[in-house]
Amino acid sequence: MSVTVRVPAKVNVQLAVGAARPDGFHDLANVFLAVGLYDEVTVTEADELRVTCSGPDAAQVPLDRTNLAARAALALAERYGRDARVHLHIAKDIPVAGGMAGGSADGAGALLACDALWGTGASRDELLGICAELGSDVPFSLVGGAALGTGRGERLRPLEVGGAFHWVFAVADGGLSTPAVYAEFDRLTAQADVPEPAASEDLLTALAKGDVHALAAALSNDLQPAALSLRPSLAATLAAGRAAGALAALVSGSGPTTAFLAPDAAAATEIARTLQTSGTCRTTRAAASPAPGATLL
Ligand SMILES: C[C@@](CO)(OP(=O)(O)O)[C@H](O)COP(=O)(O)OP(=O)(O)OC[C@H]1O[C@@H](n2ccc(N)nc2=O)[C@H](O)[C@@H]1O
Ligand SMILES: Nc1ncnc2c1ncn2[C@@H]1O[C@H](COP(=O)(O)OP(=O)(O)O)[C@@H](O)[C@H]1O
Repeated sequence: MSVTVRVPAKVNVQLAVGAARPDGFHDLANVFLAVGLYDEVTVTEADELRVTCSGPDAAQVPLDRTNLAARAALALAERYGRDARVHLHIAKDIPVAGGMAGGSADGAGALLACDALWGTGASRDELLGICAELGSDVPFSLVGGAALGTGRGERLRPLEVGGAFHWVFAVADGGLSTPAVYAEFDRLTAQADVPEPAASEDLLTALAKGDVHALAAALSNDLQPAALSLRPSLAATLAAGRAAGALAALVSGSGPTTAFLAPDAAAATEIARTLQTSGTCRTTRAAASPAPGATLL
């Protein structure tokens, strides 16, 4: 028997970052929006725990027990007294190490798939608790839609979204390490008074109304200067997307994927085509939001 779960990528429409905490994490006001780019995780009973991955970026995905899908299966098995003797296959479409939470998606997907395979009877809150232990972004991958993440991003409040938004993502060559980007944020803000992170009311209103122009005006990412400092070439990608007609451009989370908000679906297709030939990125993808969270197929 096997179970397949589909899980979306995310873009952070606001990422407000506070000062480093004693545990090394940063308090956030992290407004997540799930976008329609998906990984699929299939779990099948097997003789031992095994991970495989297919897709254009598969070679960059670790197949050992550091893989978030394997860690999710092991965490659920330990909690409910099961044997994690499963084959986890990841059909990967989300860019790897791109600031789109692909690893988190696979963690949430594997958790939901194993839960269904084993019939643990775990509650939604129990699953969300395991997600939070796996990583700050993993709970959002489970719930999808739009949500405000506080704490290190794991405490979620669902947000209303009043319409579809159309995005283009420019995928860069090579990834950026999330801890390295947060460390660069610390270095760049060492002399500054970093305010407590707070969600922007203008942004939440724009989301709730489905107002693309207001959303474009309110997008922000406090990690963008750090990502640009580590990868200065992203400035050219952002400029190329704006010149191609995007209403706004920003780095997706810790990067290096860049996100471009389009006025509508047709414009997104055109911006993706123009960016693709600009020579400032490896490839482009168009996708709409919001998208549902981890879903059993
Ligand atoms: C930046 C964001 C924005 O959504 O995602 P990405 O853009 O990388 O996908 C997240 O904060 C990434 O979340 P996630 O990738 O789950 O991070 P974790 O595994 O929990 O932590 C990895 C490392 O990131 C740093 N980290 C993460 C979250 C946080 N609130 N403060 C941090 O300082 C810490 O150095 C930590 O050791
Ligand atoms: N299932 C997985 N898919 C992708 N990367 C994974 C996975 N499990 C662990 N990783 C590791 O997590 C790192 C971050 O990858 P990813 O989650 O795709 O990016 P980001 O944190 O920027 O959103 C990768 O470099 C990889 O080593």
